[in-house]
Amino acid sequence: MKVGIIGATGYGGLELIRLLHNHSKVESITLFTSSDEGALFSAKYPHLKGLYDFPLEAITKEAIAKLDVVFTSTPSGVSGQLLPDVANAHTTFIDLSGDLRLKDIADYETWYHKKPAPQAFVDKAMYGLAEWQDTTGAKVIANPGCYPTAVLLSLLPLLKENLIDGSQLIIDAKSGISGSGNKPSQGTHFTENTEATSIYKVNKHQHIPEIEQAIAMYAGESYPITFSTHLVPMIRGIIATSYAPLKDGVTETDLYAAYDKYYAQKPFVRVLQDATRVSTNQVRGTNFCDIHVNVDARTNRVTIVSVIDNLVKGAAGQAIQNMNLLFGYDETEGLTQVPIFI
Ligand SMILES: NC(=O)C1=CN([C@@H]2O[C@H](COP(=O)(O)OP(=O)(O)OC[C@H]3O[C@@H](n4cnc5c(N)ncnc54)[C@H](OP(=O)(O)O)[C@@H]3O)[C@@H](O)[C@H]2O)C=CC1
Ligand SMILES: CC(=O)N[C@@H](CCC(=O)OP(=O)(O)O)C(=O)O
Repeated sequence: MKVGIIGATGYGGLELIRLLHNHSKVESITLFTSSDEGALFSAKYPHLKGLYDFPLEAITKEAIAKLDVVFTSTPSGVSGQLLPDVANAHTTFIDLSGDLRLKDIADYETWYHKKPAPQAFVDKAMYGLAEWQDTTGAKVIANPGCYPTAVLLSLLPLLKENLIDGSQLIIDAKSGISGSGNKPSQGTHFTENTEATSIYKVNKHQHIPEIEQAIAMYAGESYPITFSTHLVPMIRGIIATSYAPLKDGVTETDLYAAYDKYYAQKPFVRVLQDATRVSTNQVRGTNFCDIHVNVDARTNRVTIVSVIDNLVKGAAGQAIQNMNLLFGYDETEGLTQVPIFI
């Protein structure tokens, strides 16, 4: 398999390289750039010296047509404009950005404030929440956002089995700073984050419509959600904690049975009954999503928590999992890393 990465110099791109490097089906990786054609990749990133001592390539239709799979790991507003121009009958595209996830391009414009991809191209893209979507036959996959991955994997079994009242959902999520990419900004500055935790994009986060759309798609329910995001002083990891009222007569055992029903055969979802071990360092560097639930009998509400590594299960890892599923490889190929616990 010949693969290419557009946005190879970014955090998602670097993570794709780290994981694809040990993928037994990958024969070559072409690294594309929009800004530094000809630069030696290992000179830009010396941790790759001796491993990727070759130059970055310009993004051309011809170069892309020679590849079996191209991952686009580019800022929002890029792949939605680029891919319709370079698409061909042979290459499969897996887009890590949000450009192709929202089915209605008017929603994309509202939440991303960017020019949307043509509706006809968005129509071709299949949302790739790997544990929930059969992507057979897809030529374009919209890889889910990092927060939606953590949130949806923990909520969907409970919503689908009608065990919780989703219309009252409140979701509180926190992310490491690598989630905002490699371009430094005031909001991600070391001095302003190292001893601080902050809320951002309050009630305006672009993942709100993505989560609502996926709940409608997979659980058949439509309502607005309350979803808040926070930056915490760590590099990788997302923890998402959700609260919802339990439906009448539902017990904690029923909740765990629902996870068992949907995830017993899924290699990357781990359901933990012991909350003392639900932490981002349990999954760091891996494609795992760990989930825990607890019923509060006093309030009749359930607390649902999940953790992922934003760069792996929330981006590059799930993208490779999608490639594996699409091409009929073992789902875990290239994704069997042990967590970097400390
Ligand atoms: N970081 C994360 O945890 C996650 C990120 N995502 C999404 O994945 C995408 C990539 O994220 P991330 O890697 O963090 O972002 P970065 O900002 O770290 O990297 C993006 C890369 O895209 C390339 N790029 C920029 N403009 C263009 C352009 N016009 N055409 C082609 N390439 C371009 C740049 O490389 P060059 O200048 O060499 O072309 C850059 O290195 C984003 O849409 C992000 O929202 C999704 C889930 C999680
Ligand atoms: C910590 C942090 O800033 N995270 C980013 C996640 C980016 C992302 O995954 O967004 P799209 O793929 O939908 O563009 C954010 O909250 O916007």
